[in-house]
Amino acid sequence: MNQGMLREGALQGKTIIVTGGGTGLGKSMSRYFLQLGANVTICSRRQNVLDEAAKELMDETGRSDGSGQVLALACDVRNPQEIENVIAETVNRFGRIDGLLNNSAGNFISPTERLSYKAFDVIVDIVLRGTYYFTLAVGKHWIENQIKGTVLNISTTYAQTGSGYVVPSAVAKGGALIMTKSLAAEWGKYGIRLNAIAPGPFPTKGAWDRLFPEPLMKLMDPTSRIPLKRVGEHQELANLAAYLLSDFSGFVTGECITIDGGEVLMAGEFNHLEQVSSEMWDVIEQTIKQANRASKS
Ligand SMILES: CCC/C=C/C(=O)SCCNC(=O)CCNC(=O)[C@H](O)C(C)(C)COP(=O)([O-])OP(=O)([O-])OC[C@H]1O[C@@H](n2cnc3c(N)ncnc32)[C@H](O)[C@@H]1OP(=O)([O-])[O-]
Ligand SMILES: NC(=O)C1=CN([C@@H]2O[C@H](COP(=O)(O)OP(=O)(O)OC[C@H]3O[C@@H](n4cnc5c(N)ncnc54)[C@H](OP(=O)(O)O)[C@@H]3O)[C@@H](O)[C@H]2O)C=CC1
Repeated sequence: MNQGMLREGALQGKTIIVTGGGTGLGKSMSRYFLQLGANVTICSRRQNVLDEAAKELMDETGRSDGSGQVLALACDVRNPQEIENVIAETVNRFGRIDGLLNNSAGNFISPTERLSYKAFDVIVDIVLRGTYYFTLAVGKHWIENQIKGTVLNISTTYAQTGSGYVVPSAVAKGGALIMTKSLAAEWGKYGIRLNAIAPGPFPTKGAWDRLFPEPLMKLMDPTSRIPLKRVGEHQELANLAAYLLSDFSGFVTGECITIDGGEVLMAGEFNHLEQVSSEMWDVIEQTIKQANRASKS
């Protein structure tokens, strides 16, 4: 499904900060927020990537009514001063902040015993520390100014199930998910909502280069483990993100919505049995029935 879901102007008057908004899924979600009339600040470490993305997004979505504008600001989410600067510059340019999308991440596959301390730290610092630093800074701003803002955190399905070979990412995404739920309980009294999305595989250069590098891609097709037998489309994720950042989801908080074509369900112990052929099932049935009969005699 490649169509926008919300009605025209559904995010008009809102300002949303998107971390990692210059590439991949962050850029796709930013594009849809702009189409819906929101002003969007995109931020990440590389100013040149952000500038290019901002130009591309404005060329595609540019509106004449003054809404749907992009601000591109360099910011390492591990640095509180740079986060404070993004907040100040966003308020300065757009007058307010209504939403924060914590989307920046780092990740790569590796057997955990091959990781140095620094390799573990770099992922946890971007994903967990970056998410709580930004959430804390924006949350304080909202509470001080009595603004009923919304945080959306991009999680993963393995934040709840765990997963080998991406352990620093799983640890960090798991921590961020618990923060989402904990703060939803604590900050609900201020009208602040926090939710998360757990996407399955959505093709992006950033993820594919680091999770399905060339020799692996030949060996394993990521769609083979997905009941719906396909990867996600960026617009499908953007639709869900826009809904969770909009007022239409005003009674949803502390929730994590999975959008993965059913991939997480394949963790079930017997799901690999889908590879058994019909003829083999005939043999298996007879073998089990024989065992049943034998156990009665
Ligand atoms: C479907 C699944 C869900 C998807 C989730 C996603 O998040 S997708 C999003 C995906 N998008 C992104 O990830 C985008 C952002 N990612 C990035 O910018 C980079 O990938 C990085 C910063 C995470 C690592 O880059 P860098 O290495 O240039 O950074 P650095 O110089 O700071 O070094 C850090 C330490 O890590 C070590 N190390 C590195 N690779 C490996 C390896 N394969 N093996 C072992 N170790 C490795 C390296 O040797 C060093 O340790 P040392 O030797 O000094 O003790
Ligand atoms: N694609 C997929 O299949 C899935 C993705 N996800 C999640 O979706 C989100 C987007 O990933 P995706 O679009 O695939 O990958 P990308 O690599 O395109 O996105 C990661 C972004 O994070 C930014 N970033 C990295 N480090 C920092 C930092 N220290 N400070 C600020 N920004 C930083 C990068 O920009 P820069 O380098 O300029 O800093 C980049 O824009 C991530 O949270 C990821 O975990 C979850 C499940 C599946």
